[in-house]
Amino acid sequence: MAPVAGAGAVLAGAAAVALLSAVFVLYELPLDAVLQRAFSLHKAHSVKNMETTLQLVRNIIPPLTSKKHKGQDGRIGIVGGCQEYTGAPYFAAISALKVGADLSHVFCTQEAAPVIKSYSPELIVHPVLDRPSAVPNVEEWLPRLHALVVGPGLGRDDTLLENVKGILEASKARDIPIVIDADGLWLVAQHPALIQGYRKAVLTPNHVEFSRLSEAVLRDPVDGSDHREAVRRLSQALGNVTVVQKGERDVISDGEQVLECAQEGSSRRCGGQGDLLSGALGVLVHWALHAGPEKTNGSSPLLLAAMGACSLVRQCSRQAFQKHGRSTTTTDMIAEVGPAFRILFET
Ligand SMILES: NC(=O)C1=CN([C@@H]2O[C@H](COP(=O)(O)OP(=O)(O)OC[C@H]3O[C@@H](n4cnc5c(N)ncnc54)[C@H](O)[C@@H]3O)[C@@H](O)[C@H]2O)[C@@H](O)CC1
Ligand SMILES: Nc1ncnc2c1ncn2[C@@H]1O[C@H](COP(=O)(O)OP(=O)(O)OP(=O)(O)O)[C@@H](O)[C@H]1O
Ligand SMILES: [Mg+2]
Repeated sequence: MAPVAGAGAVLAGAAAVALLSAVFVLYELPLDAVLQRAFSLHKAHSVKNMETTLQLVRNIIPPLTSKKHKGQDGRIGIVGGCQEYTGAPYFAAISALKVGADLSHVFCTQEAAPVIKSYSPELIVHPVLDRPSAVPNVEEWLPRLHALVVGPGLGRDDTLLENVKGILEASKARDIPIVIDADGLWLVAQHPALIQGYRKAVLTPNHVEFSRLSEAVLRDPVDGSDHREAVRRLSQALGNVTVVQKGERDVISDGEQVLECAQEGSSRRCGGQGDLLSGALGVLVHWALHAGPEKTNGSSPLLLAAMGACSLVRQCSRQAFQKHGRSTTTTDMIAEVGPAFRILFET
């Protein structure tokens, strides 16, 4: 992941163009479009770095073999789903399965549970989040989960948020990796200590969530134009929790390194794409941590996982948009997870 230096840059640029050509040929884009994309050396650098990182992401993907039992490739829990929002936890949970997890659990309110169950027979749904016993009920399952995604469709009801505080504490005590998104980020903005210094956490704020977190956590205002520095500073202030700022380019930092994901996506901004990202990331975080340092080559497993998940979501968006144009919705993107995964990580 180290940046390419000095004279090597020209070669790196050429390699990046070649690589892009290979990728774009799959989509029958003209070469001049490819060249335009990769012409500036800076861009070529990012492409080269992205490709180096994606190569490491490929290393962490567990092989499919006949020797494994159900659950080994990931048991992921989603904490979210309330009266208003049932789509978000569904998108996150089904995305985790489509990326390659074996089991996907949703911990939601009693009212939301039958709705989420009815979307898919593939999800295991626990109607516990608004019970007084929510924390012990979820805690019971924690030993069987590899990663938790907290926040999609959670809402901002005080009782629910109080329960989620307890679930976060219990998960940290068990050293479980946690992806925090959406209303989970709202909770973290109110109580940053909940996540402060927990190195197995990844936060995935959109534009508004990022500003909210920055205002809550940083004393000095951030320079809005310098995304890289803003993300690095937020991560550092939170004790090197990994932060993924979603946007035109996704900016990822662990407070030390900063990566950018510029994989081509689409201009369609329908709701739910962030939920797809959080579910996919839950699986990749588990895979990356499980793979061990020999596979990650000394790179931060969480940075690799984030880069993999961001690239995947953007590729899904691009493929879905090619088929459906303006009518593209998150469901169309989820249908592209398999093909997009193959193109990015299995070719
Ligand atoms: N089908 C569903 O059930 C969905 C539910 N969702 C849930 O809805 C709840 C609220 O999520 P929100 O994301 O709306 O959060 P907020 O309630 O904090 O609202 C953020 C607002 O910022 C706006 N915004 C987003 N990106 C922006 C940008 N780059 N510049 C300016 N404005 C921008 C959005 O339109 C939104 O109105 C969460 O629980 C979330 O998980 C969403 O995930 C979308 C899909
Ligand atoms: N301007 C953009 N151009 C290309 N891709 C983008 C752009 N903005 C966001 N994305 C991509 O869309 C995905 C979701 O980001 P977005 O900011 O929409 O999240 P969100 O607001 O949390 O979504 P959700 O509706 O699920 O809550 C990310 O993977 C990101 O890479
Ligand atoms: Mg969101």
